[in-house]
Amino acid sequence: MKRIAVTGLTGQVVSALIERAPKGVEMLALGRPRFDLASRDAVLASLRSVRCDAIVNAAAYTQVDKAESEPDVAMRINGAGAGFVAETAAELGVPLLHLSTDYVFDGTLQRPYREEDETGPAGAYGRSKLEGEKQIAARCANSVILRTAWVYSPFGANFVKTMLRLGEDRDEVGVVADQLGNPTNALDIADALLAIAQRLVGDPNPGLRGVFHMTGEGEASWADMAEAIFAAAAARGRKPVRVRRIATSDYPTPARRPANSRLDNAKLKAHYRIALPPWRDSLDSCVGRLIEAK
Ligand SMILES: NC(=O)C1=CN([C@@H]2O[C@H](COP(=O)(O)OP(=O)(O)OC[C@H]3O[C@@H](n4cnc5c(N)ncnc54)[C@H](OP(=O)(O)O)[C@@H]3O)[C@@H](O)[C@H]2O)C=CC1
Ligand SMILES: Cc1cn([C@H]2C[C@H](O)[C@@H](COP(=O)(O)OP(=O)(O)O[C@H]3O[C@@H](C)C(=O)[C@@H](O)[C@H]3O)O2)c(=O)[nH]c1=O
Ligand SMILES: [Mg+2]
Repeated sequence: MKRIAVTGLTGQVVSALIERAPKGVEMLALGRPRFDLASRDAVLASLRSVRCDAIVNAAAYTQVDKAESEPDVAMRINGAGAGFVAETAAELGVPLLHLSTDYVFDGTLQRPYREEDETGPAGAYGRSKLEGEKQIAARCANSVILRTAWVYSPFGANFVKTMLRLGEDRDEVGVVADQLGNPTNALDIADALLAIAQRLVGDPNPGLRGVFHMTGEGEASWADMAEAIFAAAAARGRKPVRVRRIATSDYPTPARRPANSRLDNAKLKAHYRIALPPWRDSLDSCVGRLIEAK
């Protein structure tokens, strides 16, 4: 595997892939204005013009609340746009790795979600991502859809950076304690994507294709995650910040979010022998890096 084409320029997963690509693997990032998921012509033309061994579709409309007021834009990029990428991957005959989300589920199940569990997005972002999954499955058999969740990293915008910023001028931050999920470091996602791409290029086994859940090991509420962020920051000399554990109803947002976002990663382990590190370890190293960079 010599070259991977990845969609997006500054996103968390794109940036992590660029950082983690080993010597000898070129990571070619495609982004706006030239590559725009909103334009079928642009997607086809850019992807056709690069010679690559695999494609990672890491670009998406990811603003969960904003999507509620422009659902058609989200649908166009995450639904139709993903379909254009899949169509081109099939034409070029290269494997496609696509990222999806825990927000395709409604969150009412009382255990971690498995791949075959019924979907039922609670909001416009989740609906658009579910449409993307359908487009990918219909247009490119040589593909994997990796549902991940609660992604943070040293790059882009994410919950860890938000908490560290809020903690700079507050002693206490209120954070919802009744939404459960799996915090996932984009750098761990990148390592796994590289291994998965390598496997797909060399192994036609249909068992390696389809939908897989892929998140950091272990579960947390957003409040648990915030507490871990502030503990990691305090261990590096930042002033202590308390987390006030609040209910979802105390933190009104335009989008409804699943109460249970936990994903079961057993299928990925069984078929690929891949497991992401425990969330607390990866979170601690990310906080360390963000603080040391200052
Ligand atoms: N963030 C999260 O918590 C989670 C994310 N995911 C999924 O993982 C994937 C990666 O997410 P993440 O890295 O966090 O995303 P980011 O929000 O960090 O980055 C989004 C990327 O998409 C690009 N993009 C947006 N619109 C377009 C468009 N019309 N044409 C081309 N590129 C576009 C952005 O481009 P530009 O660089 O130009 O700004 C950016 O590079 C996405 O599919 C997302 O749905 C799944 C679960 C959780
Ligand atoms: C900033 C803040 C957020 N919250 C809550 C709101 C929300 O329920 C939760 C997380 O806030 P965020 O805005 O980071 O969450 P959100 O943007 O919904 O994160 C989601 O992004 C998309 C792209 C995904 O695919 C999901 O997996 C998930 O990571 O924390 C607080 O309780 N207090 C706060 O001060
Ligand atoms: Mg957000």
